[in-house]
Amino acid sequence: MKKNICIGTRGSMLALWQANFIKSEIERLFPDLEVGLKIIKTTGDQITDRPLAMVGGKGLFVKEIETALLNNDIDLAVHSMKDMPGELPQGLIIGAIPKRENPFDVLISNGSRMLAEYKKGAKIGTSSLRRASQIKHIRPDLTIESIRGNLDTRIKKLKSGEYDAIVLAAAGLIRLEQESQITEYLDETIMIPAVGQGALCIETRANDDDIALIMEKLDHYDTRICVTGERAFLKQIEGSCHIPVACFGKIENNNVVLTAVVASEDGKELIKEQLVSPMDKMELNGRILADKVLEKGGKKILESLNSNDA
Ligand SMILES: NCc1[nH]cc(CCC(=O)O)c1CC(=O)O
Repeated sequence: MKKNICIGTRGSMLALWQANFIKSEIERLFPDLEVGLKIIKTTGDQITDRPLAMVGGKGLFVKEIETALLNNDIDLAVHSMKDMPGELPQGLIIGAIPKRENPFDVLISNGSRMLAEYKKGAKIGTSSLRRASQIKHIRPDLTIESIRGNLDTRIKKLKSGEYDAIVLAAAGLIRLEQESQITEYLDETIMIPAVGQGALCIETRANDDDIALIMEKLDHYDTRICVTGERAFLKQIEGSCHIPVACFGKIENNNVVLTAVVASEDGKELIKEQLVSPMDKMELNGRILADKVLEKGGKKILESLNSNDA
């Protein structure tokens, strides 16, 4: 067994919180191990001025870290699950999926207004196509404006009056102890979260048996089951960051209720489908749900989006 283990991570506050959390979990479970962090800059970290949907490409926040893993520069990588592309490079696996934090999106208002209470024309900040189209679908009268930057920057832009409200993932706010800022939780009746939102992904080398022993202890069964279904959906849809897609799995009575959305960018068309799956059939049922969404109009939406890309 190795004595020293190196975790690769991005350098953002949230990424460092997540990597330090996994470091302390490993040290608690395996007191003989010493765990260090290595900060790796990714392409996504270097682009701060444009919505990432415009940059395109999958895995903007993970590629350089995966290279370090394949080169044995690090032993494991801690990512936000929702930053992970559908397919991993040859030789790498999802070693563990720890227990999920709150998976939902939230509204932070200037004041205390809920989404339903805003007046026509109110400015909502988000750069996520998934969030924008789901808001436009229920509130076509609101104005969606792009926003980027880290959590503090976004909250500062909100407080300065640039926006009436912004939408963020609950998980990041909770982890960085900013939960008190939240005005409204947008649960799955209002907005379906991104695939994997709120979960972490610990990526490892497929042939590293020492690390596998550690991963066993970090994995959370229910989270892995739900995320497996969500990611099977994502792979089948072949979702790029160009398209508003969402999928969320939740355990109810020993089954997983998977809900998925594909929407047009203006929110006028929105296909929402649900499927109840036994826990051991998530790969299959994630794919079946994707086919159902495609057949019910998702395919048409995706084709019109792809032709806009050209
Ligand atoms: N888009 C960037 C990103 N990637 C992961 C999180 C935190 C939430 C999570 O772990 O799912 C965030 C912030 C956000 O979307 O508000």
